[in-house]
Amino acid sequence: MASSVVRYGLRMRETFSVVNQDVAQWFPGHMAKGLNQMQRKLKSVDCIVEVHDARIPISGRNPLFEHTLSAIKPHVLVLNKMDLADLRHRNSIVKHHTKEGIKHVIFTNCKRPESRGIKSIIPTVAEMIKNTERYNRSEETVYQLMVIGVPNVGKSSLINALRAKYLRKSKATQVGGLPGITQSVLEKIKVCEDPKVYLLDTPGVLAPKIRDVETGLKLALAATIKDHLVGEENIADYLLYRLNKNGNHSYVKYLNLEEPTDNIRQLLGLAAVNNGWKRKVRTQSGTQVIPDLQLSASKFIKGFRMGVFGPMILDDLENMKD
Ligand SMILES: Nc1nc2c(ncn2[C@@H]2O[C@H](COP(=O)(O)OP(=O)(O)OP(=O)(O)O)[C@@H](O)[C@H]2O)c(=O)[nH]1
Repeated sequence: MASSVVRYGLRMRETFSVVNQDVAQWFPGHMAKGLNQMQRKLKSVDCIVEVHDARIPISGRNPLFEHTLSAIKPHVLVLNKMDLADLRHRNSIVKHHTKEGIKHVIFTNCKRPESRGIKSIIPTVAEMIKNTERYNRSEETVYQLMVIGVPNVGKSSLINALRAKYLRKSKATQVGGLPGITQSVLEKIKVCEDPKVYLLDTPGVLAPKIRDVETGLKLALAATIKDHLVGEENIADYLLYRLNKNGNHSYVKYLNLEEPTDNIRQLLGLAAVNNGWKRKVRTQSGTQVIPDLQLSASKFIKGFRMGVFGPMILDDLENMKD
């Protein structure tokens, strides 16, 4: 593979040898309760809006949703954070989901309520509901949608963006950079007057069985699993692998390095030394100042989450290019 050999003459990893981790521990138990609560509310819901991080457009989806929620009701898949995703793969991603039976895929950037994706959600949903028989609620003129997704993909931000667009209202629901911010279950929020549309916000729910360690690392990198559960060095190593695989060495400048590397320990150590990131440790003879590798790892990961290394997709779509 051409991108595996960089111009510095370094050979980069072509596959990621995964850390020996028990992924079962990455699933916080309270999430099962959230899923049950959502299922109980399904009767009063006309359409499911499944929000998903556009940077993990395939593997980031919670497989449980497919069987328990989305299969039962009309369903829209919203791929959010499109501003951070490499959209050259857009058509292939849509094609993939269409094959899986998802007819409506909408890309959004919730930071821009006036953008095309946000504008198209309510008309798409209204049209779908009109064409569906509403068994339990045929007299209702009010549409009720349930917003579901794994943690931190932007469910609350989507609700706020819709409220800003249709009701000119400021924030109704709390937004946070850490997974698991939405704790109050199924809050009903009006987002549109004509047609009258209410959304049920739900807490993010991960699959209890994460498919494999690599899928877990992608979810962690996209901030859907808490960093400490996976380990910041593991997440940083996976990021380094992905960047090198794409021939993207923009991290060299960002971390103040001299050249690319494929060794995470070396990267974290050099970044800490070159940027003066230090911490004190106690030793038998007093305290000692050492390079802070954990701070290096979190700065590196934060860079990815802010989009510093450019738009990216973490799923392997090489064979799916448009
Ligand atoms: N760049 C970018 N950031 C976004 C977008 N939408 C949301 N975010 C950010 O993503 C983070 C999580 O957003 P939330 O709306 O709290 O996500 P959530 O899915 O409700 O989170 P939980 O409550 O943990 O399930 C916040 O820091 C948002 O500012 C987007 O379209 N683009």
